[in-house]
Amino acid sequence: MDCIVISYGVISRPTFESVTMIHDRTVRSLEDIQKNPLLVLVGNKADLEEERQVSREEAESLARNLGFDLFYECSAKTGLHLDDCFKSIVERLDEKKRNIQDKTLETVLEDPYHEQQHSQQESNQKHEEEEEEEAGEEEEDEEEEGFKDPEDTPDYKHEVEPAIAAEGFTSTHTESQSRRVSNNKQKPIESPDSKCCTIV
Ligand SMILES: Nc1nc2c(ncn2[C@@H]2O[C@H](COP(=O)(O)OP(=O)(O)OP(=O)(O)O)[C@@H](O)[C@H]2O)c(=O)[nH]1
Repeated sequence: MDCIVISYGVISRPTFESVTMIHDRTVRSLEDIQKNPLLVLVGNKADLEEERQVSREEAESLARNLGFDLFYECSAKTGLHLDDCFKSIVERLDEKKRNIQDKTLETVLEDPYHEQQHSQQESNQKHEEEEEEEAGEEEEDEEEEGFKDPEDTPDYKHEVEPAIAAEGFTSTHTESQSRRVSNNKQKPIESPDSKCCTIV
């Protein structure tokens, strides 16, 4: 239920006096079902000015006190203010719908679960960047300091390398290893897979 219109006749005091009772019952039943529709008060038969029993001011004041969203004096007979009344109802309903959508969006953005996911993503990204940075620094250090693995030991240079040169030996190395071989004056030949090289 999006909208409730309660109507009385401006020429009938009893109908006006029943508005409070109808409003209270309606609102109470709406609270039970947790609904918040647009509430509109309409004073009908406004074309019968000479027979008026309820002033506009009094009705306006009641509408404000009871928390109606809109108040119009109309005439079902002549059509007085009817278009305005229905247009306003449609506009306010649209407005209400937009507010609900905005609030839903705010709730989603403020939802701790979504925030948690977002911060987790940021933290993962930061972690990956740090790892990449560290890897880069390690590679630079290696280039500056040279490798300290068995192939760089004097034993390897004096005993193993000559044996390789004498007998011929084929092995696969990573790209960085191939640089090391190059430093050791062995000539690497790039294989089609650029991550490997063959020592000849
Ligand atoms: N002048 C005038 N007459 C109206 C208006 N609305 C309804 N009427 C007339 O009021 C009479 C009662 O109309 P209903 O639609 O039957 O309304 P009701 O609630 O059953 O009766 P009421 O308590 O008189 O309003 C009919 O003769 C309608 O033509 C209006 O805005 N202006």
